[in-house]
Amino acid sequence: MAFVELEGVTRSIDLPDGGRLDILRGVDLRLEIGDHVSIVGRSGSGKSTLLNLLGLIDTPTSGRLEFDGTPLDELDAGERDRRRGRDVGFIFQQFNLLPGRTALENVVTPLLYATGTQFWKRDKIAREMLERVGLGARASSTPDQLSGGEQQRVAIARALVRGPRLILADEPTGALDVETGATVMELLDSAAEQAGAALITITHDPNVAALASRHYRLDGGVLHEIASDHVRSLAATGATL
Ligand SMILES: Nc1ncnc2c1ncn2[C@@H]1O[C@H](COP(=O)(O)OP(=O)(O)OP(=O)(O)O)[C@@H](O)[C@H]1O
Repeated sequence: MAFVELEGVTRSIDLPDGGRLDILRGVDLRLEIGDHVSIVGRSGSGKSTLLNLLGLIDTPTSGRLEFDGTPLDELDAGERDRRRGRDVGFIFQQFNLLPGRTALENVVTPLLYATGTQFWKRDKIAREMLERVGLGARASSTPDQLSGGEQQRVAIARALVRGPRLILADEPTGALDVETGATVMELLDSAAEQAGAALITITHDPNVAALASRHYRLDGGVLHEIASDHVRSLAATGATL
């Protein structure tokens, strides 16, 4: 069974001048646990809007979205928030760590909203997650004391600490140099696989996209699948997607 399924999903905005902007048009997408999918597209093609729908931040204008077997319209706002916190991990281009808080405090934050063992053992769980991203020795460092690659590894630990089943990464290597980006992406890919989560990566970099097993392009709000061979050949030539 798909973990998230979109069928004929649209997202439109009513503009102040009375017009309408169709941001997503007829999007079909099925994500299974363990999938790694890449999405590319020009600025304004609807990538962030699609991630917001997948992450239960926003709702479609029309079409069907099922999250873990439940149609979205059966989830009220409180239940959407609860499922987002439990099942979805977000990773952003600019890391979005809490400034002035240590790496450990950043990774603990999602566990403050958890219940049971995850809440009571939050420090231990967060420390183990920092170890897993190779930053056990930097638990007391604040973001300004960490390199970009280290900050993104903290962000990965934070995204994974509640054991999400869906990880949404928006240009996760966009603020890193090529080599650091490759290391961070390999870590994210293997951590998602170990956790048994579905990973969706938005990227302009064919080397990053090549780690995914399925590839899509958003073009004016329409989602098209693109061939893996095409992505791999672009990665080999160093072109951009
Ligand atoms: N709330 C809104 N009101 C008006 N227009 C919006 C709103 N949200 C998104 N848009 C417009 O919808 C289009 C798609 O936006 P979206 O942020 O999804 O694009 P994107 O592909 O993520 O772009 P980028 O790569 O630049 O981040 C853009 O033209 C944007 O200006």
